[in-house]
Amino acid sequence: MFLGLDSSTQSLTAVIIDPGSGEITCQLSVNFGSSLPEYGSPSGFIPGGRDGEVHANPLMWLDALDLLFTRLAAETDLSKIRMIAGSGQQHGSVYLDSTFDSRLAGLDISQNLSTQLSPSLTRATSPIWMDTSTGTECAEITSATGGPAAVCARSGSIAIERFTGPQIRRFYKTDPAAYGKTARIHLVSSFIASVIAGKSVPIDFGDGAGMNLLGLAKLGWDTELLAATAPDLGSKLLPPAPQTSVQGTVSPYFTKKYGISENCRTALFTGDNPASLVGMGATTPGNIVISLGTSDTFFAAMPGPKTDPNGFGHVFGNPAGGFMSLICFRNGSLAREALRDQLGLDWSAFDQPALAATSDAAGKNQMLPFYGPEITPRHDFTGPVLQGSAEFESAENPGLQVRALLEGQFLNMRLHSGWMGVKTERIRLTGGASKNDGIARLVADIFQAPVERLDVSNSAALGAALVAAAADGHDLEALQDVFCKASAGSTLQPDRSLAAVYDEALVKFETLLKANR
Ligand SMILES: Nc1ncnc2c1ncn2[C@@H]1O[C@H](COP(=O)(O)OP(=O)(O)O)[C@@H](O)[C@H]1O
Ligand SMILES: O=C(CO)[C@@H](O)[C@H](O)COP(=O)(O)O
Repeated sequence: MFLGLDSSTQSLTAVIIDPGSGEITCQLSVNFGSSLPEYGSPSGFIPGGRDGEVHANPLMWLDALDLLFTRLAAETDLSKIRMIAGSGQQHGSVYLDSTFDSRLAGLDISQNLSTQLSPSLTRATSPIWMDTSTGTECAEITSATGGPAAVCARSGSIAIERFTGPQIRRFYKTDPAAYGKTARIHLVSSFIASVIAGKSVPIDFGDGAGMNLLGLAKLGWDTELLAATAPDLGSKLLPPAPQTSVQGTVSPYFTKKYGISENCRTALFTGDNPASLVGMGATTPGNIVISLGTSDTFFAAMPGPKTDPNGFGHVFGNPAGGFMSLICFRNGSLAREALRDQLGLDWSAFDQPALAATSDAAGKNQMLPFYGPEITPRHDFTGPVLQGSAEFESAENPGLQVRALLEGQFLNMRLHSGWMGVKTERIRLTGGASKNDGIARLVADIFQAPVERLDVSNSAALGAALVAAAADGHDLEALQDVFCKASAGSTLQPDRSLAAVYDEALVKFETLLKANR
């Protein structure tokens, strides 16, 4: 059996697979907000950050790890696990002093992880992907390394606020003493992987490419980007490595406390989006994945590291080898939740019967669907912009607003993914909102492509479990054929009569966007 873990924005999830039977034998999730309310982070991050700061408490992730393994051990025989791999929300970073490794090596099973590892944190909280506080640092890194096009050509992305390099630079500038005490910087993925391995392990190419520090050509840390980011940064990062590289056996803390076998090994962890690419069976070019999690992301395998001329899209490592594109839309579920709560609705208002009731309004009303700052495209928070009928703008009919929000979100996605030049043959949907048939149908109609969903909603944790099996010698493509099949009857064909409607709506949406820049 193989265990995949995913430490995402809002939850920590485990998926266990048995390649022998082709079955997923266990799926469990710990929601940070509801299971660990003492951290005051109902959506997985600390609310009220200033100047665009969005941080989370890394001790919350450690408590979730203890809680998840306690629940797993009660539910399943963990001694059968041969390999563990995992993923984490991308870009988030954890700062540790020189005692981190010795603390990992000496963990005592009578105490929990957070108590034992908290003294090694040099930064109490971790900036995560929602943080937009580093505009100045992005500009500094960009000017020191030859401009946006140069940074993009080297690292696969222009300097981006949420990426880890600019976040590290801001930490160095605001608290140079704490930066000086930092001996190791981890991403969420490599932090959790290190705890599981009982020693610091490298960042993988998939997640490492989300830092503005990894040179894509050589798949190593780029010395110029390191120097432009913060002093002595190279010594604080282990050399990056492929996700399937095995790091030895699992820490005795987990074998003794939770009954994992002493022979169980662990592979590197990656970002949640690269792991989802695996879990969605989309590691070969031709498929598009849209993940509707806290954020919405659009990603696909790419034969080469093609970059977005407008700077919104990114290039990451594909865990199966080669590259993948990724475009992140910050408003995602957060905007859907905001409108739902504002109008006093529940998710049924976003589902098929409710959307069918407004089908005559398809493409007719426009909304810039930004209920918080947006990154694709960059849009400061001013509230959503509405343009359409009086009935729509006055919210007389809430259904019209729901339709316009969803249409706006997917038109925005279509507009900002054109640079990839990939014909959308098939879309695989994942993430919390993907189970919603109304949303899935709109995706099919707006992109004019068939939409499929898999039985498993935890695609990142499943992808991690598949990588664990591949690291143990199983063939990844054969595993994907078994575990990543679309659910029977789940494929939604686009309504071809709406092709022209949404082509026209796309033009109107772009015009509204330009007028509100
Ligand atoms: N039926 C539904 N319709 C629309 N959105 C939903 C539905 N159920 C859950 N969601 C959304 O899914 C989100 C969680 O998705 P998930 O992929 O678990 O998030 P993450 O990976 O970012 O932690 C919730 O914030 C919620 O808004
Ligand atoms: O910033 C990005 C990708 O660049 C986000 O997609 C994060 O990786 C968070 O993912 P979720 O927890 O929302 O799935």
